[in-house]
Order: sequence, then structure tokens, then C-alpha cells
Amino acid sequence: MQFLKLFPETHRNLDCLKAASIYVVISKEYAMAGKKVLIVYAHQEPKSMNGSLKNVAVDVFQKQGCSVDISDLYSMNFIAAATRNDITGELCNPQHFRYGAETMEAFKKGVLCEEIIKEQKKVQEADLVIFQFPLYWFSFPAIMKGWIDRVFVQGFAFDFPSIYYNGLLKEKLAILSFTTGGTEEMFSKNGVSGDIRYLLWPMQHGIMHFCGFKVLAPQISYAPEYTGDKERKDMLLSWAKRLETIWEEQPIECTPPWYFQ
Ligand SMILES: Cc1cc2nc3c(=O)[nH]c(=O)nc-3n(C[C@H](O)[C@H](O)[C@H](O)COP(=O)(O)OP(=O)(O)OC[C@H]3O[C@@H](n4cnc5c(N)ncnc54)[C@H](O)[C@@H]3O)c2cc1C
Ligand SMILES: [Zn+2]
Repeated sequence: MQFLKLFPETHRNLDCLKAASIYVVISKEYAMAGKKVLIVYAHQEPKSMNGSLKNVAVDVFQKQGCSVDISDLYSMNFIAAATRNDITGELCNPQHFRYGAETMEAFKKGVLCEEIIKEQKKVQEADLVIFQFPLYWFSFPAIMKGWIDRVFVQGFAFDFPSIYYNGLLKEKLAILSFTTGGTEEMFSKNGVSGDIRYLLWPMQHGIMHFCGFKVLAPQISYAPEYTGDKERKDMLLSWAKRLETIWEEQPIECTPPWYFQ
């Protein structure tokens, strides 16, 4: 108060400051309100931890006024295998089938199968793609890997030389949110499974970054089957908390030192 008497101008300045901070809050909300999120979700059981993590994300984004699309791969009976059936038109070379070359051509001609076209549209519209899955053999479950194999077609997700920082999906963000069987300690540098970042290299760098995505730090929910209910609730809360400010996050520096140093 003494300070305000000495500097009466400050009243006005404080009002300006208040107005500015309200403006920042409103503009932040405005900025995230129109955002579009795609959750690519791979779990067979809605009551699973992965199911709960997916639901938490849907809740938070809907509260933010974002639109959320979900590709629930098991419910969709999504086909994991990359085959000739993915091309509905004539093949360029039926004598020697090359999946990559044929799907690239089919993408250009608009003759990929309906299932792939639908998923590509969802990716195209999304600002952020979240991959929600249980870790299977240090990687994605087959159904999700199949989604990647079939949806991230050359010409759509990447081309040459449009890879990594020039990948065709470079305006988008990606996050891997996954659960593990192993504990955090097992996935440490000196643990039996080695640093979790070693296995993130093919998934985050080899796939997401290759296609141009800006990669946000992964959300790892360690060993939910082996912790108590309180710990699981905390994992869900920390995901919800993180998602509240997800649009302000900076991507990781997705280069070898992040993974291997
Ligand atoms: C083929 C295969 C390969 C695998 N490879 C690996 C591997 O390489 N490395 C590795 O570490 N692990 C591996 N695993 C283990 C796997 O990653 C874990 O089993 C999985 O991540 C656990 O997640 P979940 O969602 O399936 O758990 P769930 O068993 O579905 O859930 C765990 C617990 O959370 C509870 N829960 C759900 N929702 C809530 C809620 N809202 N609040 C409180 N509790 C809740 C459930 O009731 C349950 O008790 C593998 C598993 C398989 C089948
Ligand atoms: Zn990278």
C-alpha cells in the first residue's frame, strides 16, 4: 500500500497487468480449444490400465475444448498385416509385389483401401497423436505396429528427401504413452532390461521423427500390475496433470545423445 501511495501510477499498471494476465489465460485456452487429438489405442480390455489412461486423456482434452478422435484398434479389428489387399486398384507389378512401392502409387492415385484412407484422414487432421499401449517385447503390440506399417505410407507420412525434420507430418506432435511389466529400476541404465531410452530409439526416432513428428517426452506407467491401487491412481493423476499443460511442452531433442548418453 505504502508503495502504491508513493507510485500512484502503479494502480493503473496493476490493472494493465491484471488485464494482460487474463488475456494470457484466455488466449491460452483459446489456443488449445480448437486443437485436435488422435489417440491410437491398443488394448483388448476397457478395464485395463491402458483403458483408464486413454479415458483420462479423453476427459482432459474434452474439458479443454479439444476434439478427440480414437482409433480403438482391437475393437475395430484393425488388420495388422501389410498385404496386397491394401491396394484396391491394379498393381503396378503383380509379378513381383513390393508393398512400399505399390502403396506409394496407390496413395497417389487414391486407391488405398478404405481402412487405411480413414486412418490417414484422422492423422492428417490431428495436431497431436497419442499412442496408448502396453509394451510388448520392448515394442508396440503387433496391431499397433501394423497400423503404423499400413498407415504411414510413403507419399503420405514421408518421402525422399522429406524425412526426419522434413518429414511430411512435421506440423504434428506425437507422444508414446505406455505401460510396462518391468519396473522403472529394471529399465534403468544398470538394470536388467537396460535404459528405457534404448528401446524408445526405434519407436520415437525411427518411426515418429522419421515421419516428421515433433516428439514429446514419453509417458511411461511402470508395472501397474505389480503396484498398489494408490500408485496406479497416482499414475493416472500425473498423466491428467501433464495433459493440462501439454500444449505448452517443448519436444525432446530427438537425436542420439537423448537416447544413448
Ligand atoms: C506379448 C506380451 C509381451 C510383453 N512384453 C513386455 C516387455 O517386453 N517388457 C515389459 O516390461 N513388459 C512386457 N509385457 C507386459 C505388459 O507390458 C504389461 O502386462 C502391461 O503393460 C500392463 O498394462 P495393462 O494395461 O495390460 O494392465 P492391466 O493388467 O489391465 O491393469 C493393471 C492393473 O491396473 C488396474 N486398473 C485399471 N484401471 C484402473 C484405475 N482407473 N484405477 C486403479 N487401477 C486400475 C487393473 O484393474 C489392474 O489390476 C508383455 C506382455 C505381453 C502380453
Ligand atoms: Zn529423432
